[in-house]
Amino acid sequence: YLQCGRFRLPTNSGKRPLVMGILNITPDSFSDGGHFSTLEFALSHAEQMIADGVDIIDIGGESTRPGIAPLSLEQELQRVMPVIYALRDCGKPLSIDTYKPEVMREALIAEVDMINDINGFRAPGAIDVVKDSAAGLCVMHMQGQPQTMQQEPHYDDVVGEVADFLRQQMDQLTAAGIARDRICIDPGFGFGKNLQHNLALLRNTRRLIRELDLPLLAGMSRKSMIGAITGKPVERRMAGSIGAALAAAEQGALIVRVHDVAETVDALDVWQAGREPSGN
Ligand SMILES: Nc1nc2[nH]c(SCCc3ccc(S(N)(=O)=O)cc3)nc2c(=O)[nH]1
Repeated sequence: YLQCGRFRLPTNSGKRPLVMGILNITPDSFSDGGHFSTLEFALSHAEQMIADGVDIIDIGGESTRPGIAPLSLEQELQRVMPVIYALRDCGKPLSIDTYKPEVMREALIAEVDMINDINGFRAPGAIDVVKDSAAGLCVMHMQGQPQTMQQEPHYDDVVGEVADFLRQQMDQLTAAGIARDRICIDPGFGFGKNLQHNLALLRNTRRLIRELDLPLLAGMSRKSMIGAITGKPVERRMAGSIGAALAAAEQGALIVRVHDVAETVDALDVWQAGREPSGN
């Protein structure tokens, strides 16, 4: 099981990977009233994802796309907290995509079920904030920081270096008394990786899962690696993103983080139907 706050997600059910739907909280795009507010938009999107069969909803206030300026703590809290409280009893596990310990603290007070930290809980105080809770913890690898990470990513051995980082952070979490069954790992596709680095990580996902002996989350949806392979702009990357989800499923990922929930759920259901029942 992956202990995820109020939920326990089965890890060896031999079923298809769980689908984590991306809920980006963007500021009011219509300030002239008469249109949905940020909160109404977010809740309507969440409602749609639930109808589409989402397994986990990942709430993000700050874009960590390469080159995007960081958001202040106050701005991030103002965006995400109303959504977390509004979705608290939606019946699905809620994840918060943040690297700020203060946001983690407020989200845990609101009983969020998973902390999804692109910074792998490296911020001072992050481990202390999350240790005395039951929330799931997604530890992701990132080289550098979002502002500059895609400029010249370099590794001697990308799979080995990512594995070493994930193991090091896992050891820090367990040394703080955090139960292993709360932790999942994530290679961090696109976070300080070029296309070859991303493909090496995808091809070695099963190895990462085996070496760390932890469930793995993969997030490739609409990222530049899909664009590089298909030649499609970001708004035309759904089919390529579904291909990436299937590749991650074949490599044994437990969770795939996607924009297109309904389509990915269907693709994974059909993929699963064609597999031996015992395979997991
Ligand atoms: N656990 C987890 N959380 C995530 N949160 C995000 S936000 C994506 C930001 C972004 C967009 C686009 C590119 S690029 N240069 O590859 O096109 C990089 C990063 N992603 C992930 C992910 O994977 N795991």
